[in-house]
Amino acid sequence: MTPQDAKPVRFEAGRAVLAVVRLLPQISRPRTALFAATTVLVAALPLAMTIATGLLIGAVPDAAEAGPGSPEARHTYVLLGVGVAALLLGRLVNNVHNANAFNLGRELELLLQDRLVAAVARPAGITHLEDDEVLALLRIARQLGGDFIRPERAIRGLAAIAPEFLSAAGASIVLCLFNIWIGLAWLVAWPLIFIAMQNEYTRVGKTAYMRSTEMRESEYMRDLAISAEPAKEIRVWGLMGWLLDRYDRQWNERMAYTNRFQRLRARTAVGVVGALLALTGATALLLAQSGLDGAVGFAALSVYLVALTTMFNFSAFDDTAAFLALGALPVPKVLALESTLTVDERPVTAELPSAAPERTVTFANVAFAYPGSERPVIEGLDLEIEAGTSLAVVGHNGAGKTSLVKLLAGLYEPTGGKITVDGVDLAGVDPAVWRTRLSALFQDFTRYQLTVRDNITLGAPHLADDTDRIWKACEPMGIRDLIDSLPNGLDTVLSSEYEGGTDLSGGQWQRIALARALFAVQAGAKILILDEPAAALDVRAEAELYEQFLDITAGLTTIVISHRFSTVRRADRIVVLDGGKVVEDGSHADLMALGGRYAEAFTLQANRLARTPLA
Ligand SMILES: Nc1ncnc2c1ncn2[C@@H]1O[C@H](COP(=O)(O)OP(=O)(O)OP(=O)(O)O)[C@@H](O)[C@H]1O
Repeated sequence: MTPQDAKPVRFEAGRAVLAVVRLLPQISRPRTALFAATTVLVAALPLAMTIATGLLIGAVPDAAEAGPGSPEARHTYVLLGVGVAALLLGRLVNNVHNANAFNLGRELELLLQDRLVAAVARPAGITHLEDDEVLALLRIARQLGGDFIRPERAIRGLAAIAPEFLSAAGASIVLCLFNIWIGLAWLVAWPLIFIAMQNEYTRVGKTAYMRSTEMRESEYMRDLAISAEPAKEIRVWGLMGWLLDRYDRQWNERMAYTNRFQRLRARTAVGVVGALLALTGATALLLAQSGLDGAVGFAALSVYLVALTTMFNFSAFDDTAAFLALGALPVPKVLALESTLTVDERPVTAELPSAAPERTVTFANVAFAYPGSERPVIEGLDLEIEAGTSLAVVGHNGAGKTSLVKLLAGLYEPTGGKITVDGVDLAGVDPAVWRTRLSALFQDFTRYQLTVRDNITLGAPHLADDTDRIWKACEPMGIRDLIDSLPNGLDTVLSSEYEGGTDLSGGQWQRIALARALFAVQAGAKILILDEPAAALDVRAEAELYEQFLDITAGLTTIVISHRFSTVRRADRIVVLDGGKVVEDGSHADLMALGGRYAEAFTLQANRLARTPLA
């Protein structure tokens, strides 16, 4: 990123604060009204106290002369009463104002987080989750690292600054009574100074905000050091020192960069300080002269002087002002992301029959490149999968096997060609409907730190209470005894990070994940995708498991990716992928007879296995 990138867009600070203000009624209309009312009161009450005090000072000599009980004395009591009431009420209203602002701020963050999560969850695919801007916003949503770019702080900043601003405006009006030009100059100067400073803070905030990718990198290093999952490798390889060094280095580089752009720009500093000095000097000089001339009385002079000092209660330069700008910064971006991801939603134009697929799932001249990459990983792929049969996809690493099933699962959209189900183009089908027909287990399946029951029923969460069905999914996977032996059976948390929880072996985890896929099949899925379903099992166990799977899922369309030919050979049909294209296609017998890549790889693996007695 170049320093120019951090340059504020015109009115960016103002638009961000406005976006925050517009969201407030969505949180609560009554509390927004209260916020507005207390803003005015917090501004007005100190001003009322100031005026009453000034008038009181002016009235005391006359009252002393007139004596107790005189109208002049009564007048001073009234002024004293007004001053004290304004002081006490001011304190009370201030507390209500701050508490309300604090709660509104927290709810604003909740609202933004909800909207962000809903927006991010909306697209059917996962392309946007590899987008830098989306990840930057999600990082803010997670409130990692006690970030200072937090919308909640914008509300608190607004709560402090709005009354101060009104109070300064009131003081300017008071000064208008002394000298209209001086008063007007103050009335105009403060907003201009405030805007200039907000733009500076926004520029600084953007420097940090736009470095979110680097921040994620260093946070990743930190998380590696403190998470359980990579802990084994980090200890075995003695990586902790390296990790912390790298984290420190990245952190320092980031801070050095941020510090460079955090300084106030000279022209803003000179402009702001110059304007304030000139205006304060002129006001003080004129006041002093008018006092000495006798043009302004003692009481009025003290009111004007208090008004002048009130001007400097306004936070244009402190943390509060900075947090207003920084906190508001991501709000328009969250709102913009919401609309971007909504626009990206594709329209539903086709109805998928409830029994589909009954005939075929077809890839017709499908091409695909990952977002942000020009290189096609799938190109000119033609493949017709007969419904109700089992298909195995083989090929060397990077051949495009997983990409193919990700396209079928709708996680990405083809960049060319189309995928049809019983002749219906998937591009027009409601992704939610298509997902109900699918069950998938990916290579990098998730090990949820939840109960065994959750881990299995996440395949069809609406059936989570159906224990019989859970056991039906577990038995073919050979995990019933394992679950029975756990401290809380199905309700044992699968993580040693929780009391009473336990971790499992790689193979046991894989069996649990397979049970999850099977549970989804029982709930009505019609296509089962297994990407390296049992790589953590030994060859024989994987082959047996797949055999069982095929028995249980007979009549279902199954697609399995495996590097184990003992598994693959059991499928009705096998396709060999290379460079994102089908290069061989047929049954095990057909492909062996063909004597091509499949036959070569199969023979190689079979010979190796024959020499390995324990395999
Ligand atoms: N999220 C991604 N972004 C960019 N490129 C990717 C992404 N995932 C995979 N690729 C690239 O796509 C190509 C095909 O990957 P794919 O995972 O489909 O291969 P595969 O045949 O399943 O390999 P393996 O047998 O190793 O699992 C690879 O060159 C890989 O680098």
